[in-house]
Amino acid sequence: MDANVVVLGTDNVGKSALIVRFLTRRFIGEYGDIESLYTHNVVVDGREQTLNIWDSLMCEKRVQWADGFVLVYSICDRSSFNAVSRLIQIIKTTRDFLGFEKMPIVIVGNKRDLHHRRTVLSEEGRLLALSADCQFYEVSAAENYHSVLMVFHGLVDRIRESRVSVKKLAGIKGIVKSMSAVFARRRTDSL
Ligand SMILES: Nc1nc2c(ncn2[C@@H]2O[C@H](COP(=O)(O)OP(=O)(O)OP(=O)(O)O)[C@@H](O)[C@H]2O)c(=O)[nH]1
Repeated sequence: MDANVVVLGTDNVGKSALIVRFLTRRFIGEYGDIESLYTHNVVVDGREQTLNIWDSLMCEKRVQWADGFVLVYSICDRSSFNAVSRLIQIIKTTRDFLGFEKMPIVIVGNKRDLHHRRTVLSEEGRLLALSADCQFYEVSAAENYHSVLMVFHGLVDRIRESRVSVKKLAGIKGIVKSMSAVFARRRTDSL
């Protein structure tokens, strides 16, 4: 199964660091001005998944392309946190998510190692995720691989759940359509 993932957030929050950590298990410090597409295979719950990951600033085309979103802010940068709220609104209005389907969005507070410079509390991140029905993680791309791995595994779970929901809805729609056809036929028969 293939899934497209976009990693979004304002400048300097660590989007590239997060992706490079996930792909290579390494932190290299400086990443330059890259906007790139990466492909990576992961095994989640024993099943293989190919992730196409886009490291990106906001763009409507990317939002349409994506099956799931990683929205990154820095815990030391309040404006980057505010930007995540705006990104959620943009995704909600650009994409037609069904009401019962959980949006495949993970909010990530990065640079956890810089806690002495923290300006965004963990609770604020958690609350935002709760109110938007997204997942939430605080990580340090600089110091820790495991929590970064959890971010992408969590997102894969969400993407799978949303695909199951869409299939179920298609099934229900199919049943409703055939029932309506039967009743419509009966009505015309009885005329
Ligand atoms: N201390 C600390 N620094 C980090 C962490 N993640 C990234 N950085 C640093 O933050 C700076 C920006 O990281 P990038 O990964 O280039 O951030 P970006 O969001 O891709 O930035 P743009 O390319 O401007 O969009 C770099 O100097 C990184 O070394 C982290 O978890 N902790």
